[in-house]
Amino acid sequence: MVKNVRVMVLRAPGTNADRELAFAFELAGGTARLTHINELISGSQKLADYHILALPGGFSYGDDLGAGKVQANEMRLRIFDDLKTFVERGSLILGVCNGFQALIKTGILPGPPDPKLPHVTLTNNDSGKFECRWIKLVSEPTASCVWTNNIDRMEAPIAHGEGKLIAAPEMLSRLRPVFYYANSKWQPTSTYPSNPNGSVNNIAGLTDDTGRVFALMPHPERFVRASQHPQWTRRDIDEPGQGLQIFRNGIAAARDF
Ligand SMILES: NC(=O)CC[C@H](N)C(=O)O
Repeated sequence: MVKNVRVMVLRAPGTNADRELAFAFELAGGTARLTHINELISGSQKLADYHILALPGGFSYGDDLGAGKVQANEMRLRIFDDLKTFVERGSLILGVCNGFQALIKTGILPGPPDPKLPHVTLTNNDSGKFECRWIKLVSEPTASCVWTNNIDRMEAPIAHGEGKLIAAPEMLSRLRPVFYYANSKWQPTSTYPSNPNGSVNNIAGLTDDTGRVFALMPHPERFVRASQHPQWTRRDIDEPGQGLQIFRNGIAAARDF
């Protein structure tokens, strides 16, 4: 049983949600450290010293070449073996938004880690614009993911321009969806604006075969307190924010490690 769960929040130039993500993990009982990707590349920080790797949202490397692509290249070409070992030894990874984009483009998702799998990606929203608002999510009932235990549905904010998941037909059966975009009746939907980007099969979040690597486009770290919800007084929203359960689940799973 791990007492002190150590979380590495991996920054790169242009990352902007790192402190929020670290705050959410600390609220859930973990100890989070912001780590620049160059610290991993140089070896001054080691993944082996952490239980959870968390990839935050933002505009890493200015979204040049596509959101998350340059960060993914750094991860794929310089630290891929460390990342692969991290997953294989049973550690946990969470990717939020830009972090999801980086994990997909690195080939860590859909998993198992493979730097030669370019057949799934996240690309421009169908609307052709940056979507920044609150949406509804329902979980896949058969999903096996340590991060989403006890979560059937939740609301969360999105803030992305490139959230549309696309996959080659032969890859569709390899995807392990965890969250779908939902309409006001909490049904998965392909209809805009409830589905903000036109993602294949309405997918908002994916896990891998281990259930320990999880990434999503919405931002659960921006809903860890009731007062972050735009209608928290009108609807008398309960504490804590629904997103906190994801961080509690991750910390609980890492304690059992
Ligand atoms: N919030 C985010 O992480 C945004 C991700 C990325 N820059 C996009 O616009 O799609």
